[in-house]
Amino acid sequence: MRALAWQGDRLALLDQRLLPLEERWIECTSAAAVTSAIRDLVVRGAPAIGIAAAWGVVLAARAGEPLEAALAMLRAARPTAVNLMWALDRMQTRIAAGADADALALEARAIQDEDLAANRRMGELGAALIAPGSGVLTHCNTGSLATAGFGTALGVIRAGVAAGRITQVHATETRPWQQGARLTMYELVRDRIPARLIADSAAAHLMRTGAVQWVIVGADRIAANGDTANKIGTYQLAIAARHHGVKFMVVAPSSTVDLATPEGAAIEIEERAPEELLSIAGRRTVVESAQAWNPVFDVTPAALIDVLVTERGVVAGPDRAALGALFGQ
Ligand SMILES: CSC[C@H]1O[C@H](OP(=O)(O)O)[C@H](O)[C@@H]1O
Repeated sequence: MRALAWQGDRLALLDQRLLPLEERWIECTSAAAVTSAIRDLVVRGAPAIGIAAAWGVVLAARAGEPLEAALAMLRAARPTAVNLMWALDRMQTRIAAGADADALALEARAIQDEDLAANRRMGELGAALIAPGSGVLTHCNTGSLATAGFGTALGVIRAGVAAGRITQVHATETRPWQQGARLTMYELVRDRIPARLIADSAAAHLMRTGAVQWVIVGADRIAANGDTANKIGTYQLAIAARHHGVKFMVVAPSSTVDLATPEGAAIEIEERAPEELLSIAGRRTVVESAQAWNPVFDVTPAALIDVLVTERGVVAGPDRAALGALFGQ
């Protein structure tokens, strides 16, 4: 399964707004179309939106568009996942070095291929931390639909199940956009991995039963001190996990670590339209004129994170020194 495919002159995106009930591909032939697709969650997931944006730059170069404008447009598509900015910075560096459309396509391909390799490496590293016979809980979607393939947190789960270490997976529905119910369950069922969907509000109760040994989540931006922005609801999972003695693992490629952001309070949290909270599948479910607040990320303090798994290595208790060491600082 994959979220996107470069087709030589266009970027095909699996429209994740329609999954799992309909598998429809959208073909983007311009940077503007890719920008809209990222903004509208046709494609979502921190690594996946970075990869899509890189191909958006290739489309702009092939069309002879002003590249600085295309970069700025793509960069503004969503604010929280640093992978978007990281990928565009890589493309901008190649542009500054004089890369033409073909060279930029090679860079976008490298970004995509490196992400897949990173996911498989993180799967190995993360699964090795999990004792045989473990139950895990995951939040949102961090699988093939959020990355170049295999997944970050879901990659660790795939590897852990394959190694016989994980015997039960629980996925939260992840209101309001339901990435867990619609996307993670879609991936796990297709992989024939035993998984049970739970309501977001059932997570602490499940932990209390002793059925969960690890909470395993992805990330959208990891600040220099280890504070981590991820899908809304992650913070309360971390609090409940600590209370119940459940270990908390964040899995993210190094492209998600942002040493330029000093701490979690400095991370911009995307707020999306209240309608996404007031409706389900486009059908209004809340009384007209009701108000809503719809932040779609929150920040988990580093102190609540037991381990961070990256392709560069595992960091126990992520902090400024440990993250700096990952990057040779
Ligand atoms: C593998 S990172 C996926 C990351 O992105 C998700 O957010 P969204 O679906 O809004 O793009 C969520 O935070 C996941 O953890």
